[in-house]
This record gives sequence, structure tokens and C-alpha cells, in this order.
Amino acid sequence: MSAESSAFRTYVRFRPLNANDGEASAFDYTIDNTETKRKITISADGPRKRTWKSGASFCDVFQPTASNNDVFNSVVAPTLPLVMEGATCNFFAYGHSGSGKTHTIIGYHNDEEKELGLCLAAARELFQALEGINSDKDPDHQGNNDKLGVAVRIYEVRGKFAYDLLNKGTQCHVREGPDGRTHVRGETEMLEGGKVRVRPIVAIPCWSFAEMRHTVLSGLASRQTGSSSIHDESSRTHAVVELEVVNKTLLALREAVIERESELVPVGKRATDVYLEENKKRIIKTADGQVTINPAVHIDQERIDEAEAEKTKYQGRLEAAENAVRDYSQAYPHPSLGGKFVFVDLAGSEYLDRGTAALPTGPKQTPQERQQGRQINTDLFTLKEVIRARASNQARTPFRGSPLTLILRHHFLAEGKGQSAMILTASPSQTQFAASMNTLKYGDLVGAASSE
Ligand SMILES: Nc1ncnc2c1ncn2[C@@H]1O[C@H](COP(=O)(O)OP(=O)(O)OP(=O)(O)O)[C@@H](O)[C@H]1O
Repeated sequence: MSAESSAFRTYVRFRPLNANDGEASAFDYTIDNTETKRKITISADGPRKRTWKSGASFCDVFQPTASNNDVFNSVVAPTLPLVMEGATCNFFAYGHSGSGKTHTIIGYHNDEEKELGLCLAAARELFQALEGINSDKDPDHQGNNDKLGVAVRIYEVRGKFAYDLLNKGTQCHVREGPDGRTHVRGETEMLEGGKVRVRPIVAIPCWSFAEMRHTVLSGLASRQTGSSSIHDESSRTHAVVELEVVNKTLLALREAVIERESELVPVGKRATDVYLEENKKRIIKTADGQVTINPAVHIDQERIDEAEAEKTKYQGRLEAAENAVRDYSQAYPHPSLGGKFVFVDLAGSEYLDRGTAALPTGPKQTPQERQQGRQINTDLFTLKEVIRARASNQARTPFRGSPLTLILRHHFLAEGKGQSAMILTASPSQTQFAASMNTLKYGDLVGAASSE
């Protein structure tokens, strides 16, 4: 299968029945192939036979016998050439708790090659592709700062914050800057000379697949899990794994940007302080208590200009550092530099179904868990709206609707010639019929919108 243009692709993956389903049998489902897409019909037994039929929305439907490798080959592998051309390709797993999202994206049996989670399988293929490029270069290329590797970022989105799993779970703020870009920033470090450094999510560069596997698995080991109604490894957060083609020079240039930002903080603060100090000198209170300007007092404009000029100088240094990153990436002789795979293991979709038959049963939730549930609901709803808005080319995409979509915004926007896809994971158990139907309904909406 070849990679098509930027349409959002949807897939369905049914997992096998397992111990969590108890004695329940599977509901019936049939798949109709249209020329390009698949339709699904599901029906459940019971006193009132229920049937639901999708539109022709799904690119493929994976049966319970499919391995992670089968899913990888069909969904992710065709996009590898796009990432090697510098594009960003995003993959989401969406489904109710216990339906197989983590199994698909992260993998539980990463010691078995055919069961590697999609993110590690993608890393393996990336390294293989990069090997060819690194060895094509002249001997000087090997081991020097131009050699291509893969940097990984792993973070969890919970509530209004991101938590950096490769940096001791550091809580990071998600904010929209005046430049319209989303900034995800962790700990504030106070440095000498009033410099203030605020680090983005940490990117760990890896130069071999073995190194990458170790880094990814150790980062994910610290992922928060909570008590699940369905199984006890439930994830109540969204986990994001980003893989980016980098080299040492690019990373050093980005580090210089962080350094220049930290230098700008005290200089910018001084310019503001000087301006306020000078202007305050002229403010007086009249006898009747009004605040006014005393024209007899002159502000030291030279002092203000000098502080402002210093700030402009440091803004220029920052701009030069940012331009250096851009220029280096553009001039690099291979387009793969900056290419990205982004994998998102979404929290359980049952939160989006709240109020419908798919409500989880089980232990009573604490107020904190209920609050988390509401936020997950908002995240999943907004994500759906973002995907639909983009797929149907709406003028406004509601990225600001939730921290998750705000964080993912630049991946969607950076897609370029890349692709995004969603794998809808579903249990075929009769007891999960309503939950699976809601997952498929959601996928049907997204799939239908992206074919418009
Ligand atoms: N396709 C599959 N083949 C074999 N086992 C699977 C498959 N999908 C899921 N499982 C098993 O089902 C269980 C639940 O899967 P998983 O943890 O991936 O669900 P989840 O959707 O991530 O749930 P949650 O949102 O609660 O984290 C796990 O034990 C997993 O190994």
C-alpha cells in the first residue's frame, strides 16, 4: 500500500477475548469491502437484538489474530518514506479501557519482534533507514556531529499539565505564547547573572535501536496507572511518544536557543523596570486625590533607550539562534532531518461516552478521579473536533479547546506531506458491545469526514 496525501486514516483493531471478558462470548461483526474502504456491521444478542452499521469509513479492519507487526506493516510502515522526507506522521490509539490501545502503541511484549509496540517498531525501521544514509556518507561523516540518530520525547498529558517521563516526571506547563506557538515548559532554573532557564520537554538522542528500546521502556515504566474498571493496568492519561530524526549539530543549535532565551530574561526585565521607574518619577497625586503627570519632572529617556537597546540586542541574538536552527535544517543534505513519528496512546474513550450505556462499572471514583475523567472527556471531545475540522478543511481548528490538542497542534501543523491515522481498538465481547459501538461511531465520523 502506498502512502496517500494528507487525509486522516482510520483503522479498526479487534482484540481477542481475554480473561477480563469473563465467560462472555463475542458479538457478531461483518466487514463489507467497498472499493477503497471497509464498512462494519456489529450486532449483539440479548432480549433486544442491537445492530449498528458504519459507513465506508475504515481503511482496514484487523482481526483478533493480527499481530502488532501486521498492524505496523499496514498502518505505519507505508509512512516511513514520508518521515524520511522530513514530514510528521501522527498515530493515535482510541478505544475504551482494556480494548488494546497500550498493547498496540506501546506493546507489552517488546522482547518479541512481532509484538513490538508501534512506536518501537517505527524506531527500529527508522534506524535501519538511517543506517543506509549514515553509511552512504564519506568516512568523515561517521561519528561526527552530522551523523543522524533519533531523539525521543516521552510525556504524559494529565489534566492541564504535561509530565516529562524522561525527566523524572517533571510537571510542565502548557501555554500559548504571544508568537501563537504552544510552549510546553518544565522546571525553572535560576542561573548566575539573573538568567532564567526554562527547559522544554527533554529529547534524549539515541544512536542505535538498542539504546532507543532501553530509553523508551525505562521512560514508559514510570507511566501513571490507576485503578481501572476493566483491568488493573488502565491508563488514565494520554501518553505521547515522539521520535525525531536529529543529529548532534541540530541538538546543539537548539540548546543555544534555550541559552539565548535564558539570557534575554534579565535584560528584558531590566528594560521593563527602567521604563517603569522613570515613568513613576513623573506621577503625582493632586490635592483632590487624582493621579496625574508632573510636567516639571523629566524622565531619563537616555537610560530607557539604553536598556531598550540592550534588550533589542539580546532579542537579536535569540532570533539569530532560531534562524541558525532553521537554516541548518534547511541546508542539511538529507531531508530526513527533523522528520517525526508521533504516537499517542489516549486515555480510555469511555470518558467521552459518559452518560451513555458505555459507562464503566466498578470501584467508586474519588473526586480527583472524577475531575480527571471530566478532563479526559474534554480532551477526547476536542481531539475529535480538531480531526474533523482539519479533515473537512474548516477555517478554524479548535486546538485551544484542551491542553492535549494545544500540545499536539504543532504536530498537526507540521504534518506537511505527512499523514495522521487513528486505530480504533475494540473488544469483541458482548459485555463491551456499547463501548465498542461508541468507539466505532466516533471512528465512523472521523473516517467519513476525512473522505469528504
Ligand atoms: N490485539 C491484542 N492481542 C492480544 N492481547 C491484547 C490485544 N489487545 C489487548 N490485549 C490485552 O488486553 C489487555 C488490555 O489491553 P490494553 O492495556 O492495551 O488496553 P488499553 O486500551 O490500553 O486500556 P486502558 O485505557 O485502560 O489503559 C492487556 O492485557 C493486553 O495485553
